[in-house]
Amino acid sequence: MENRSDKKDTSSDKRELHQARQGASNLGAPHLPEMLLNIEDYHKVAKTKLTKPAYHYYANGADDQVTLKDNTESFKDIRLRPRVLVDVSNINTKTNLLSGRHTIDFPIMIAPCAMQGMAWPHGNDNRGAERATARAAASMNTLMVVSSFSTTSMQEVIQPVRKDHPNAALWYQLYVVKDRKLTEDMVKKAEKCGYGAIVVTVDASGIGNREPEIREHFKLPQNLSLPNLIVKTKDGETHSDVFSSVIDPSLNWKDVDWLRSVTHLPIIVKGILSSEDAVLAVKHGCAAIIVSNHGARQLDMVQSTIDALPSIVDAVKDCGVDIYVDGGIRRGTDVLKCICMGAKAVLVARPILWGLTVDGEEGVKKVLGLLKKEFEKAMMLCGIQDVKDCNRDYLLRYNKYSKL
Ligand SMILES: Cc1cc2nc3c(=O)[nH]c(=O)nc-3n(C[C@H](O)[C@H](O)[C@H](O)COP(=O)(O)O)c2cc1C
Ligand SMILES: CCCCC(=O)C(=O)O
Repeated sequence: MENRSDKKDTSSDKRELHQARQGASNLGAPHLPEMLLNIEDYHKVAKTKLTKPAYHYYANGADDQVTLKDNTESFKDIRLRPRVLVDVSNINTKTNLLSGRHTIDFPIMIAPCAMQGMAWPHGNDNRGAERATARAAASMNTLMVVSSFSTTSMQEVIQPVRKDHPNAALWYQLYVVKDRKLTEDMVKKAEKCGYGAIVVTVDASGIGNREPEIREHFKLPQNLSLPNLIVKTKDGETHSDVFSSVIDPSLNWKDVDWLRSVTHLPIIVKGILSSEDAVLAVKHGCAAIIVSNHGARQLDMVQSTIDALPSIVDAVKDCGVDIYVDGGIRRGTDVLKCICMGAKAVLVARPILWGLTVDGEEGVKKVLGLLKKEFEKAMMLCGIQDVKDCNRDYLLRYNKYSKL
């Protein structure tokens, strides 16, 4: 990592900013924020601290990145319709997941993010990154989904975190690999070491065409590995090569049935964009679905997730499954729009990576705290006392002046 010190940095925002400013001026990057007040401020600072290839891997989307832009922009087409003179002296954001299996303090969870070791290459032999994220999630009383492509093994993430936070909620994200024995082993291991659900990603039969990272010759640094997959990248091998060699493009609904037969854990499908597939997920016994376009990193030109959400909610809302959504959520008002639209909770990925890059566990905590506070304020100013009361009456489709 060119722009980093190897020592763990426990400094305050002020010192972080000072260092980032120095880095920024070396990189010729102007205008860093005076204070880190929102997610975009964290993004700006993180950009100055990451190597260029790592930044491009984290930040970009597929092809022309049309959907990447849409994911954030589509939130602006929906406006809020507040109610007044409601007692909002006590706001309740506590949220039950999977029929009471977990309760989180606020409906914002951490999406699975591969290769976090590049954002926080500190501690325990480069195995500190995903642990820092998991500790931050646990201390904020929310949930983290750990990626199959994590740079710390699934056991090494959960075990130390559970020592300090016995009830820490973690789910394991599964890429079904060609070697089904390895897939089954991963699932069983996740169950044994205490993960609460298997999140199977279904929008990655191949890896999306992410040109910025190709131009930057992005590959996982040699000091990091992907221990869940028992893979160490060989010289010259990119993550895209690894992905293509291990991931199984034959994955289909029968495999979801097979997965259910090898574990007692709830199965959640991640990457649903149509009501038809949401209905199939219910038919195949999934406990929840995640409306997601993989942060616009897979197929460009698909719908933004906030636009895909309403028809999916309408199709399966009475089927007893939780509906979660991710993609482009950067403000508390974005979270409120998702919950009012019918999602039980949202997940965020890049904001977490920016927080992790800026200040490790503390940075992730601050990012989660920021989104939580913004969400509570949005609820308060919208006249909503309890997350359970969120509904589409609080939303307007901008420019069309119609209720959703
Ligand atoms: C750097 C990066 C790595 C990701 N790795 C995974 C992964 O390993 N598994 C997965 O299912 N999704 C992965 N995703 C997708 C996220 O889980 C999530 O769907 C999406 O990024 C949410 O959008 P946001 O980044 O705008 O919040 C990754 C996203 C990013 C940005
Ligand atoms: C190497 C691809 C797996 C991680 C992933 O899902 C992503 O980068 O979006």
